[in-house]
Amino acid sequence: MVRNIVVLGGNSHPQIVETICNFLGVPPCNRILKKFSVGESRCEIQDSVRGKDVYIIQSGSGKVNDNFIDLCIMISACKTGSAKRVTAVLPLFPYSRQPDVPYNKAGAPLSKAPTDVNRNDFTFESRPATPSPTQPQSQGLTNGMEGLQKKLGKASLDQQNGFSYANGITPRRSDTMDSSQSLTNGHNHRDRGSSSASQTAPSFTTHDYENPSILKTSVFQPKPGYKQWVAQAGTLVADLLTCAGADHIITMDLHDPQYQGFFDIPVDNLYGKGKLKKYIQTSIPDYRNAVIVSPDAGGAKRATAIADDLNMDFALIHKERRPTRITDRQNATMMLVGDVANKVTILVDDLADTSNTITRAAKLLKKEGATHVYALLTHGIFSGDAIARINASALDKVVVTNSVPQDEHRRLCPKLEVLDVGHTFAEAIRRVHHGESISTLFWD
Ligand SMILES: O=P(O)(O)OC[C@H]1O[C@H](OP(=O)(O)OP(=O)(O)O)[C@H](O)[C@@H]1O
Repeated sequence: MVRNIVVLGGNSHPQIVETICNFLGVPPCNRILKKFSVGESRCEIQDSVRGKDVYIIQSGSGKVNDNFIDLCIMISACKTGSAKRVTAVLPLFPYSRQPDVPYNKAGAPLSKAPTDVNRNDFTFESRPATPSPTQPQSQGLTNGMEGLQKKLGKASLDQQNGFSYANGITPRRSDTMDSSQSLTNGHNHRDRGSSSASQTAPSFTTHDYENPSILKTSVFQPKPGYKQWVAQAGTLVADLLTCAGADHIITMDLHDPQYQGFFDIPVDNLYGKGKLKKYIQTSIPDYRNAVIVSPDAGGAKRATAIADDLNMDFALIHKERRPTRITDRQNATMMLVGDVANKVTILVDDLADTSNTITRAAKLLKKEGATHVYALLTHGIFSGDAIARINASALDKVVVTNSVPQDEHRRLCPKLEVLDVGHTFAEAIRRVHHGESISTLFWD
């Protein structure tokens, strides 16, 4: 049992709080954390924190903004309750991945407007939207699946009504699937015999550049003479935590490790790669002949680190997030550098949010001859239709950590496997509390 320590859990991830408390041998701090009817947070710390080393666990998942404000209020409550030191433990750090281009209402990048002449020739790849307040995240998985089914259904109707694809290609008969089947049981069944409307959706139909109904609505209309300004919330979020009274931050696999520089307090950025490496070594047969693939240039350093450690081959996908003219190559905005023919491939990335990146990468890898595609990620956020998209994709297995709650995702996605990082955080807390080095946790 660790003495003089208080573990205070937010509402975002009760399971990881329990794991941490069990590991440290301390009960979770009693508190009330609710909402007044107006929507404001109500926080009461019911155990004394005077002179204690307090660790507040809150992940950047679910209702991210509510959870973040709750975290700030808990930090402040402990600080004003005379805690000796307050450490915010954020298994997934919110707002550390901010787009550098404006997004439209539906979540697609708005970096450039198409010309009037060929407006219908353009599309954007990040669809569907990352959920907004009216479009819940994890709690809204069923909604997400319904949403995807609606889109697939509409695509089929458009085709029946004679709407042709922007690239002039109509999906081949062999590329069709029964979307309702694949989305409800999680497998990509094909039914060539039936003539139902849902059949006309393309196989691995996960991307909107293949969906005419979405192409029609993805057009950005800028205000003349005005260049959009995108709020960069990173510094503000860092300042809010430190103003609330945080003395120390513990997190894992920040999207951009340089984000640590936004803080003037210590930030311990743990690595999830140890868990991912262990999974490769123990669960992927003949892994030495497999190829590690980074689905974009931003993640190349992360993926090569694993490939180098395990002495494996490496390939890179160049991902283009800017609007792109649709050509006859379906993967015109993704390009593979490296050889994956007849190989098992392992996509490595820090996170999947809409899952567009990994599902598109998987489709490209299978097209280039890969026999199996695994995706190994630290943070499985899976907002909106992400789970339905994975179920309908060419991915064979998706492995994530439980830096955000995964029970509901696992129930809906038979391809999903979850690795525990609760013990890693608990060990980091134990070491920070005793003033020991935590560098071994960075490299295991
Ligand atoms: O599941 P999705 O919604 O597709 O998002 C996941 C992708 O987004 C992030 O990269 P980003 O596109 O921000 O590019 P970067 O790595 O260059 O920063 C992340 O590293 C993934 O590659």
